[in-house]
Amino acid sequence: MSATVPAASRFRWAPFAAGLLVLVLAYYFSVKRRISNDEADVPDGAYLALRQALLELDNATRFDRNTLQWTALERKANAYLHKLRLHEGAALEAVSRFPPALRFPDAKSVIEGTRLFDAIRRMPKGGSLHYHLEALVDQKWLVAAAANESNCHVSFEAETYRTFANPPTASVKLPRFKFTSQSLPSTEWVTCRSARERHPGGPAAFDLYAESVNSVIPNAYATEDIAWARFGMVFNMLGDLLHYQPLFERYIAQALQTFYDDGVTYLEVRISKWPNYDEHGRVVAFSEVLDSVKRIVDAFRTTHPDFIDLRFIYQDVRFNTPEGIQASLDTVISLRKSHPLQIVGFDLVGHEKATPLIDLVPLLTAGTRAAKHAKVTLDYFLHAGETLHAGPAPPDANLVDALLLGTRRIGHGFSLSKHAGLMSKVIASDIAVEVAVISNQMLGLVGDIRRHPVIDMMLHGVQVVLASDDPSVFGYEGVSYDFYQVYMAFEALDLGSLKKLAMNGIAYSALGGAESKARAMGGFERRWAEWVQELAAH
Ligand SMILES: O=c1[nH]cnc2c1ncn2[C@@H]1O[C@H](CO)[C@@H](O)[C@H]1O
Repeated sequence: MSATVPAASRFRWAPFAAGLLVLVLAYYFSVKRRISNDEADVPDGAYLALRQALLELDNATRFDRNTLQWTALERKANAYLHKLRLHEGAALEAVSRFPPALRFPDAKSVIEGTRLFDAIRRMPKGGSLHYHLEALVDQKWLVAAAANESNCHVSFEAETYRTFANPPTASVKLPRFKFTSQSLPSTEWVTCRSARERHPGGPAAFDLYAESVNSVIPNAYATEDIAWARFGMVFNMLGDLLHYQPLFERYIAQALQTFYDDGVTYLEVRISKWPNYDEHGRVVAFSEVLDSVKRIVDAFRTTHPDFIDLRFIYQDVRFNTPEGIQASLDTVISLRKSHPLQIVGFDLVGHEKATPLIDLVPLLTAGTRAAKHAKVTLDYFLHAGETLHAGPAPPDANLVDALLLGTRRIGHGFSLSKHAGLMSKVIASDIAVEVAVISNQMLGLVGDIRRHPVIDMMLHGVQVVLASDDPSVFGYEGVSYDFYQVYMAFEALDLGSLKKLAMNGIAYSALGGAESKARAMGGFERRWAEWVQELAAH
């Protein structure tokens, strides 16, 4: 199934709309005359026909039009989901626990207690395309797995981090980890085992502490800037843990299982240059790390044949030096040669206020040229518009530059709905937007999810894919909570919308060639049919 809308069908509404306007005006004046004649009555047939036409005009732009055939089974399944949303939503609203209105840490257990969540957990999610490597798996699992390694050592270091607010820097004490059998200076380093045992409250308290210090959850941040300052930092400790190859390998396997159990059969994850070290202190080069991931994915597929793949978008931080970003572009071009199926493109991450894309345009266009010269394709999958600001100054204007740079998808695009012209361009260029509603809430961009601009985009016709971005840092796993919050927040969405969101994760993926996309879609359709049947049986 193709997600592309032929150009002709985008414009055929124009004459219809003009005709409709004439009819509406004519009707308006006739109604006005009748009302003034005191003849107001229930709407008559002509009014209802016009009303229907106007509703259809409004629906004609939706991102999910014609997704479903609306078979009897689909209608039943849709009715079941609709009923759950209506009843559970109303009951929770009555006790001020309507999940989209709550901050996610409060919403989480409420969501888990609903039948709608049971249903959505089981929904096949197709592909999910916006993640950061460090934040895929439950932190409790990760900390416990680390502490179980007999050579795990920890030290507590004061970390200073840059903020965009006042004061310009802040600091916090962070646990840092090393895995080695060599002795480390005992004034700074202790084994994880003894740190856990000696921690006030014992090992469980240590794990909770390590989790909380690496999570944005316990804190409510007043501004986007403060949230970002703290957020960027949690990735340091996660990196410490995940650069140890034995732990890294277990982590990748655990991530595959977690997402598979959540209904995701294809994943695209942002990854920076990621050399590891092994239990002998030997450096495991990035290309070997990629080879190890391939082995893990292959093994996973033998036991889970409908799992398609885990692929990476190579990333640098946008606040890196121009030389650093240049080096990353060189690296991604050589990775496109050596690991073309695993490394599918390039992105720049981190708070968009740090370096606006306009400053990096010469570097990125040179990267495109260099790739061509090296005879590889280099796609950009750029974060842009993850901000409350509304242009024309950066960072909102990153949307403009991302489009001019030929981005294949837009990461977040939170500010896109403010720009009708850019939305038209995004629709015409068939670019999908990767939306992560809970992440946006946790980073202070939105409170009540009913105010999230994703609904404006979807109803306007922008193709959206849902992801959870950094779920472990936000205290959860998978992407079902995001699907739940979006479906619960917006009554305009139905079973067809959910299907389109899942299918978009395949249609707009970097899976190569029509054939592999069609195969992935075929597998998805089979799982989908089973789920619909299951829902309809309720
Ligand atoms: O939503 C996001 N927008 C931009 N950058 C992000 C987001 N989530 C995580 N990172 C960044 O990705 C790196 C880890 O892979 C970290 O630098 C983190 O700040």
